[in-house]
Amino acid sequence: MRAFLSRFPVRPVGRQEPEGGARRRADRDARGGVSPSPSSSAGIWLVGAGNMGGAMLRGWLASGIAADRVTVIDPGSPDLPDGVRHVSAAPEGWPETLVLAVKPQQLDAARAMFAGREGGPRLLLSILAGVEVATLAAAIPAEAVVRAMPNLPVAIGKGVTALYADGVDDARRSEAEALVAPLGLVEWIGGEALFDAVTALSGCGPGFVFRFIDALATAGARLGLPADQAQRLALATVEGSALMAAGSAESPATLADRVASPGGSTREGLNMLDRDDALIELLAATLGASAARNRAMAEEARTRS
Ligand SMILES: NC(=O)C1=CN([C@@H]2O[C@H](COP(=O)(O)OP(=O)(O)OC[C@H]3O[C@@H](n4cnc5c(N)ncnc54)[C@H](O)[C@@H]3O)[C@@H](O)[C@H]2O)C=CC1
Ligand SMILES: O=C(O)[C@@H]1CCC=N1
Repeated sequence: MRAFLSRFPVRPVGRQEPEGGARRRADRDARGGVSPSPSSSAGIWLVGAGNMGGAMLRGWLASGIAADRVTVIDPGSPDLPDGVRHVSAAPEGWPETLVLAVKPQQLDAARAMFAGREGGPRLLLSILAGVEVATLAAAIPAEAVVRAMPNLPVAIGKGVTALYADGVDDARRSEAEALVAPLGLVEWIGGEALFDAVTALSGCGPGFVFRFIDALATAGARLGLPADQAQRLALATVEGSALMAAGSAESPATLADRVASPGGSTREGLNMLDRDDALIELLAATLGASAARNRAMAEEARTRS
C-alpha cells in the first residue's frame, strides 16, 4: 500500500498552508505554555505514518504544506516523501499539533513515548477508529482534542474527513478544520455516538468501493470478457459515474433511472439489486459490521486506559 501511495506525485494542488500559524505559535509562547526548543514546538508531529498517516502526509504536501513542517515519529520504516524528517522516537517537548495515526491497539505505546512530560500540544488530532475523546484526553494532555476520521483518498486531495470535538473553542476547531481541508471534503459530526457510523461509511468506504469495482470486473469476466479488459472497463465506469454524480444536480437514484431505458437491460439488472432491497440490505449489514467493530475497539481502548 505504501509503495502504491508513493506513486501519487506530491505536487501543489492549489491550497496553501492556512494563515496564522506563526501568530498562534507566538501567542502560545507569550502565554507561557510549553516552550521547548523552537524546532520541536513548531509544526506538526505525525505519530505513525502507515497507510493512513502516510496518505494524509502526501495530501498535505500536495496541498503546499512544506515538508520541513512535518516530523514523522514512527519506529518502523515508513516510505516517506523527500524532505520529511523521520525519527523513531518522540523528540523532546511538544509540537503545536500532534496527529495521532497509529493503530488503536498501539495507543498505549504512543502514550508511553510522551509519559512524564510537562504541558502538551495545542491540538491533538486523532484518527484512531473507535478511540473516544475521553480516552484520548487521558492519554495525551493536549489543550484541545479533535477526533478525525479521514479516508484513503486524502492522499490525492479527494478524501473525506469527519471531525468531532466536545468543549473545544472555535479557534481550535478552525485549526483542526484548516489542517484537513486541503485533503478533500470536511464534515463535522454532531455527536460522538455517530462516529462509528461515519467510520463505517466514509472511513471504511473506500474498501467497500474498491471491492465493488473488483466484483463488477469479476462479473464482467464471467460473461466472457478478458479479465484485464473487464477491470479497465469497471474502473473507468465507476470513475466516470462518480464524477458525473458529484457534478450533477440530480440524485444518484435519479441518475440510475436515467440509465435504465424503459423495457431495457439496465432495468433488468437494477431489478436484481432492488429485489427485497438486496443491495441496501447488503450494505446495511456491511456498515453495521464495521460500526460494531468500532464500538468494540472503543470498549477495548476504554478498558486499557
Ligand atoms: N487505513 C485506513 O484507511 C484508515 C485508518 N484509520 C486509522 O488510522 C490508524 C492507522 O491505520 P493504518 O495506517 O491503516 O495502520 P498502519 O499499520 O498502516 O500504520 C500504523 C503506523 O504506526 C506505526 N507505529 C506503530 N507503533 C508506533 C508508535 N508507538 N509510535 C509511532 N508510530 C507507531 C507503524 O510503524 C505504522 O507505520 C488506525 O488507528 C486506523 O483506525 C482511519 C481512517 C482510515
Ligand atoms: O479498518 C479500520 O479499522 C480503519 C478504520 C477506517 C478504515 N480503516
